[in-house]
Amino acid sequence: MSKLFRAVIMGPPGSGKGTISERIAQRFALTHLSSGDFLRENIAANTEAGILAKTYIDRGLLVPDHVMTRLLLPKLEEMTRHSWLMDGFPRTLAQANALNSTCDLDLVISLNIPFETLKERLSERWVHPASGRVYNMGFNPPRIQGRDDISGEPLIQREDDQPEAIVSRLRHYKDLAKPVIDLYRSKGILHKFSGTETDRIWPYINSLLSTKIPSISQTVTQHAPLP
Ligand SMILES: Nc1ncnc2c1ncn2[C@@H]1O[C@H](COP(=O)(O)OP(=O)(O)OP(=O)(O)O)[C@@H](O)[C@H]1O
Ligand SMILES: Nc1nc2c(ncn2[C@@H]2O[C@H](COP(=O)(O)OP(=O)(O)O)[C@@H](O)[C@H]2O)c(=O)[nH]1
Repeated sequence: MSKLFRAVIMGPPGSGKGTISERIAQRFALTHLSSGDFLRENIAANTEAGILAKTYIDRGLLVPDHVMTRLLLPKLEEMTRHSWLMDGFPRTLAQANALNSTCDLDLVISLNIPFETLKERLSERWVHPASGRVYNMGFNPPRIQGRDDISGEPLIQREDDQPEAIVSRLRHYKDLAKPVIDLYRSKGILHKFSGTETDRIWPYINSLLSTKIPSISQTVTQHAPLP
């Protein structure tokens, strides 16, 4: 059996999970899975789970654990031949335990970014709601101001990216994430990165993954030679 690489990226809102996941996916040819994108796809396709999830997301609530696991775990089980990086899941201990019973993670990245930095970034975050594409007026501005690069549609600022909402989102994240982080620390797979700039954190993540992923590809070559 070939060994694939399975990782999770965690961090508070605005910590750069989406930005760093994109870089990892490109550099290491992993599939980037995002729970938020997956929910948006289900909402757009009007699936039963999507319709249900929307009732929570519209009220600013997390989607219940059983809905998330029913949606995501079959998707992960299908990905038997892909290495992946998951962003946005697990968010709770119940989700982490459910994931645990489906697959063995190789590594968890936890981003630790100061609150002031998160507040600044989120106040400058603009999103294309239909696709989840994210921009930042200073860091990665759209080519045309206020418009999505691909569709040309208008960008919006999320209500919950306002400074007043961020404090409670952050507290909520910390409460829920702590037991998940503790679980991954106890398994010895947690890697924590701290800093205020993605471009300065990225080289550390890049070199960590460079040490892990080649050894995993060697295992693939050893046990599953290409035809
Ligand atoms: N693992 C999850 N468990 C429960 N709800 C989730 C999960 N992932 C996403 N959601 C729901 O989908 C919404 C959008 O998710 P998404 O990851 O795109 O953004 P976010 O988590 O709100 O913010 P950020 O990208 O700033 O961390 C969330 O606000 C939440 O309601
Ligand atoms: N100024 C600045 N903005 C950043 C940096 N890294 C990411 N961003 C922006 O900060 C916002 C939050 O990043 P995102 O990847 O969406 O974080 P997530 O909520 O954890 O997925 C987005 O608008 C990004 O473009 C950085 O180093 N500096």
